[in-house]
Amino acid sequence: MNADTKKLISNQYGRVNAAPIERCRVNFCTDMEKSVLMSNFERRGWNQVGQDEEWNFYWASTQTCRNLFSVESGYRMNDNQMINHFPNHYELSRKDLLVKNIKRYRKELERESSPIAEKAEVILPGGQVANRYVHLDFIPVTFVLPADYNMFVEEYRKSPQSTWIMKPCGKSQGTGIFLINKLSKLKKWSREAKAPFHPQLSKESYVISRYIDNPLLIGGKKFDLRLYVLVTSFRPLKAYLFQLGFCRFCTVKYDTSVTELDNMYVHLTNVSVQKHGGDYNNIHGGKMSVENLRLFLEGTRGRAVTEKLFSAMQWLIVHSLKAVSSVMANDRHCFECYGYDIIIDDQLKPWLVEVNASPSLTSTTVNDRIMKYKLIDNMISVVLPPDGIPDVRWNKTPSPEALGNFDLLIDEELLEKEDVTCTGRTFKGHKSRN
Ligand SMILES: Nc1ncnc2c1ncn2[C@@H]1O[C@H](COP(=O)(O)OP(=O)(O)OP(=O)(O)O)[C@@H](O)[C@H]1O
Repeated sequence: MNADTKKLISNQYGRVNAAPIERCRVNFCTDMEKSVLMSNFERRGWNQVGQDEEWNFYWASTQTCRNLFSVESGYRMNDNQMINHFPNHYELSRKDLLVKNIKRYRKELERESSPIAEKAEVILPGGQVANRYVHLDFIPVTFVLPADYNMFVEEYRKSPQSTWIMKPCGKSQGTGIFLINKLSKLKKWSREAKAPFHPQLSKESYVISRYIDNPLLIGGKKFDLRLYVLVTSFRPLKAYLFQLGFCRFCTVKYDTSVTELDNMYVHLTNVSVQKHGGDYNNIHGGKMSVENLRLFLEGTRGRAVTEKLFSAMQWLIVHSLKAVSSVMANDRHCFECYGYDIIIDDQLKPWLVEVNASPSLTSTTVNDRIMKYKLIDNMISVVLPPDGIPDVRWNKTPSPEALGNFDLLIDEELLEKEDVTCTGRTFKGHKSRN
């Protein structure tokens, strides 16, 4: 890092260690020289090394992490090495696998007759009756195409006036996403895309989800929430929720008319989509803090329902993590920060849209930069033992001071002792499944 960059960071975030090399006890390695990462590592006086050198802390891309853990690499980590991904993070972050794991988790709980898997009848928009989970109905009804095409058609026919959203499983940033309100549109697209619903011919799988067409609007605009969740272990599950999440707004007012169905500035909240819109605001970047959302909701809807919404979001996160905890490679060298994308509907019910294993560390505004700097700083404090040196033999129990802006979401080790849930809902007799 050159002197100018160092000075800049020093001005922005306060003290920078003047002579890091002598005091440095951690060697870090990174594939991503993002300023919020580099300034954090620098401030801690860490020393940058290459992948082939002796590193203690690796901030890697998901691909590098998978490569390191692959059998072919033959790499074995030491007790003093930590890395920022679990090797099979995709069980949670791939759109199709997330849905598959949640469906399996619900079925397993149902088989165990768990009260969490209770079901009740609901009336669909078309008047048809469907049996839905009372406590685990937090992902929109979703099918994987082409595999589940027939099941999708059956569901589609139950309420043909519903809108659906098609998303390619392996893409991000809104690429390849479109809405459909007629089966014929899907069939037409399928023909034009050269029979993607033929399992042998299709190159790419998609998820098709019921479109949440009644989102909560603020100023007439749709938004979603980006929340950060840090997982330090899947078995036992240990997870933390960052208090400083934010809402991402569309730039164009919400409109469900058919003519606006293809207008992505109305329907997709991704910053990567919205920043190309004519009404994008560079100062606030279409973002609002979760704290301001809470104040807005307390003022307009009341405290009790706002509390209920926030605890429902925690519930949703905990159960999505539990849904994958048995399939995750729970390597003790790993931790991971997930970006949770959640849409709130006008009944104040939260819906899980997606989980990102590499949430963007690019800052679009000044507030964004401050928040992301804190996110990384707090994350490092939580995952490292009190002496600040990676050691996988540590019991991964950070002190309250180390949490910073993280709140404990769940610690199954503690739950074993106390028999309560951190999310405020307690189901007597429901024990950890792992
Ligand atoms: N079921 C849904 N109902 C309503 N809106 C949805 C739904 N699914 C997705 N969206 C909207 O579409 C946007 C993009 O969807 P999603 O985040 O799943 O895909 P992506 O853009 O490919 O992923 P990434 O966030 O990794 O870039 C969401 O931010 C949300 O605004």
